[in-house]
Amino acid sequence: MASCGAGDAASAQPRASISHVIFDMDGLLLDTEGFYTEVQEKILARYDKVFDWSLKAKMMGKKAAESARIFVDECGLNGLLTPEQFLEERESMLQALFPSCTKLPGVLRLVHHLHANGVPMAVATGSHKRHFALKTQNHQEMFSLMHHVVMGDDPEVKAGKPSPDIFLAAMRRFEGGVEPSKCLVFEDAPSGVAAAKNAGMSVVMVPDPRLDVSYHKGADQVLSSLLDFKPAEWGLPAFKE
Ligand SMILES: O=P(O)(O)OC[C@H](O)CO
Ligand SMILES: [Mg+2]
Repeated sequence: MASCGAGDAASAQPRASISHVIFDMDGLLLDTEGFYTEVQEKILARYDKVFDWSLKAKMMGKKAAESARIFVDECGLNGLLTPEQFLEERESMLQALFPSCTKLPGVLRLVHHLHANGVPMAVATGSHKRHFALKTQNHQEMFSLMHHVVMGDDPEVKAGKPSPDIFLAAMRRFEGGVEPSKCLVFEDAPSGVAAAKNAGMSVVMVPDPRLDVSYHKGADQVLSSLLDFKPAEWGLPAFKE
């Protein structure tokens, strides 16, 4: 899969006139979603249940408390496990895994390219501060190129994705003022794509191939990898190949 949607050629009219970029983090910049899956599979196995991608699609991108509630409800674990117990059980396993996370393909090339061309960038992640620190400890150079980071436990983020709160907060923190229509969001999760659209922004989705294609709707463009992203299609400076 290369890309879908109208206007593939970089030489054609751009899809939008983008000036600012907002990246999701988990599953988009950093390869951390597999850790959540692994740990949640382990917990569910104790109840003789299987973790599948329809549940994953509902949980990913959300704040921890929101995804924990979904996990307990959808798996029929009420009375057996509370959302708080679920979060506590997965915590030590996640803490051990997060520091080893790697960047996803094409991330560094794109971030360096946008930085070199003066395109302001931010991160908007449902992750809270403690997990953010563990995940990013080996990726400081890349995150130093971001103008700012907004996390799920930020006071301005009243509700998690698909609420537009986090993307609107990220937009407001850029200097000089910017309109949603000038912001391009990169996301992997259905809730994140919906959040970006609810904020009035354009969104490129880079989903895990195991996510059902029915979850792709809503995205302005779907790519199998950031390596396939063509900045000029969005009015951004082209890569010099
Ligand atoms: O995808 P993010 O960066 O919003 O993170 C959300 C959760 O921490 C993981 O699904
Ligand atoms: Mg994500």
